[in-house]
Amino acid sequence: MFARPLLSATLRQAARPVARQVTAAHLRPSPFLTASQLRLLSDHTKQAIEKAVGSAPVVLFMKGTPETPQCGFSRASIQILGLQGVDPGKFAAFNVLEDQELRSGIKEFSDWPTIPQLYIDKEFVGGCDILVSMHQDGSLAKMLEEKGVLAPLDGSSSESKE
Ligand SMILES: N[C@@H](CCC(=O)N[C@@H](CS)C(=O)NCC(=O)O)C(=O)O
Ligand code: FES
Repeated sequence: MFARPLLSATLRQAARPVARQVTAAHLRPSPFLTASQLRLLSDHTKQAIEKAVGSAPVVLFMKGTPETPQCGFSRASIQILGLQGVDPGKFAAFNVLEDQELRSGIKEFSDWPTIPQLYIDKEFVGGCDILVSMHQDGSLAKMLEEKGVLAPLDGSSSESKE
């Protein structure tokens, strides 16, 4: 059975704040960099990413939006989360194509070189290949069930109650 797709105004709203914060002008390198400033991931970017990762129990960093993915790997990941029945009210997506700092920063933050990237309860789970594999072997369903992030079977969602 196909669960309700992960399409909602909540997702679009969730994507905006981080996009604004990660693009802050002061992220640009100054000619007088200190040793700590030479880190690729600035404190500001790290904080913005931490905020994004904690913005919902299930967070996907992707190319495009859930409604309009811009890459097959991101599309497949969204489809899997939909098939699994993730509650749209417990899900947030961030479009890395809107923000180059986020696109590069999330790779360093997760120590993972590609997009998409899935987080559940602030823990990095993996990219598309891992999601496909976990979808097929049942471990993703188990994890989502244990985390309590699946939509109720009566078709309601926590989204409408917030
Ligand atoms: N095997 C990867 C597929 C994803 C992938 O290769 N992503 C590439 C192409 S979309 C990527 O993010 N490249 C770096 C970039 O575009 O910033 C996975 O399991 O997620
Ligand atoms: S954008 Fe080309 S493979 Fe993802």
